[in-house]
Parts: sequence; structure tokens; C-alpha cells
Amino acid sequence: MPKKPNSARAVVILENLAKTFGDPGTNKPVLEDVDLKIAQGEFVALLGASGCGKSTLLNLIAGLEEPTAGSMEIPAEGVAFMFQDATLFPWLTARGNIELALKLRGVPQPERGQRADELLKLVHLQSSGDKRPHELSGGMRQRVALARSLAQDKHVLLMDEPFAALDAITRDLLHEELERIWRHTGRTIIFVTHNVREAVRLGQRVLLLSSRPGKVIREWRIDAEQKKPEQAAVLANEMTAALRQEISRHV
Ligand SMILES: Nc1ncnc2c1ncn2[C@@H]1O[C@H](COP(=O)(O)OP(=O)(O)OP(=O)(O)O)[C@@H](O)[C@H]1O
Repeated sequence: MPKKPNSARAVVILENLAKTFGDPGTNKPVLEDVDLKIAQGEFVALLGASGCGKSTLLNLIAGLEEPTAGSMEIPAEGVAFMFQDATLFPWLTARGNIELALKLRGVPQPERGQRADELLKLVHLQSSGDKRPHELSGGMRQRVALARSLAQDKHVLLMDEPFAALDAITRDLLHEELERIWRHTGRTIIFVTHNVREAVRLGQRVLLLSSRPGKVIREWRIDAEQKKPEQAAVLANEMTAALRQEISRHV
């Protein structure tokens, strides 16, 4: 079981982080004054309106974009990333896609097969390792993508709307899977979504980002009790109201 967030050390620390695309003299910042500490083993859901800068924030943490201002501490080993589209290599099998990530990490060839099999088992795809992406359903492809991001063996995993394109039943199933894997591996997960139910279902902490500029304007801590259906529905309504208020303020 991951430690409680309050008692664990911070593994991601953002201070006054800002990002403006293009000329800061003429363009408005997308993100401004983002202050955030994420504890080891924590599951954080980032919620916000479309275009508020959620992906930009993940890209900054991943080092894919440079901040315009502020400071950032992330683990020296870097972070793993999982996107909305599985972006698997179509000419490789599910196992081949995972093995490639292991190879890029420097895992020696003899170990790769066994490690890939373990990861396939972890995402419940042990019997589909020899299938190519086009032979898999959308949910199965996202499982392969999850196994591939775990193959990078980084403690921090960034997930950018990984289940947004899936149907509701598959998404619910993958929520269960992800929660199990998170508990099993003790990873720190930062999960972007605009789905309030998904944020309540998965997050130990849900952060609401404002729009233009994006900054953290509210946060909810969610314990096991609050994840029970009735309380979760109340929380989801509260978050929806806050999100709507933020969208109308912006409009
Ligand atoms: N490379 C870029 N160059 C210029 N503008 C960008 C770039 N990347 C993102 N933006 C702008 O920054 C803003 C925030 O985009 P971002 O993708 O981070 O939002 P988001 O909250 O993830 O949106 P969504 O929920 O719709 O995916 C948008 O207005 C977008 O057009």
C-alpha cells in the first residue's frame, strides 16, 4: 500500500511555475504561479476545462516543454508518460512494443522476454502478447500502453486522459485495473482528466485548474469513505459546480 500522502516526501515540486507560448510580451500565459507538491506514492487527478493547460503542465513535468518562469523538482531518473492514444508501433506485437521500451531502458535481451511477460500479466493480457495493435480492442491497446509505460520503470507516471476515448464499461474496468496496479507498484501518478467521476474514482487528491491563466484554484482530498457511491456522487456534483463556475467565469 502506498504511504499516506501527508507522511510521504514530495517527489514532484513545482514553484511559481509559468508557461507562455510565443512572445510573453503579447501572448497571455497558459499557466501562471502553479505551486504544487506531490507526495511519493500519491495519486493526483488534475481536473480542468478544455484548453486550461492540463497537458501543458504534464509536458512541463515531463521535460517536453520548458517553463517560462518558476522552478521544478522532479526525480533525477525522469518520469514515464502515457497518452490518450496508445501510439503503439503497428508492426510490433503487444509483447514487442513492451520489449522495445525495455530495450530503450537498457534491459539486456535475455531478461526482456520474461519482464515483458510479467508486465503483460500485470495488465491481464498474458494471452494476447503475440497480437498486433490492430488485432486488439481500444481497451486492450491502452493496457499495452500502460504496460509499456510501466516498462520504463520510472517512479512517477504521468497519464494524459488515457481512457478518454474508451466506452464507459471498458473505462470502469480500466479504473479498477489502474487502481490495482497503482497499489501493487506504489507509483506516484498524476492523471489528467476532464471527467469529474473519473477524478473522484481514482484520485486521492483532485486539483482543479483555472483557465487562462491556469493555476490550481481548488483541491479536494478524497479518502476511501468518500469514494463510496453516495458520497462520491455528492463530491462529483460539487466538483462539477466548481468546474462550471470556472468555465462561465472564463467565458
Ligand atoms: N505548442 C504550443 N504552442 C502554442 N500554443 C499551445 C501549445 N501547446 C498548447 N498550446 C495552447 O495552450 C493552451 C492549453 O493547452 P493544453 O493542451 O495544455 O490544454 P488542456 O487543458 O490539456 O486541454 P484539453 O483538455 O482540451 O486537452 C491552449 O490554448 C493551447 O492552444
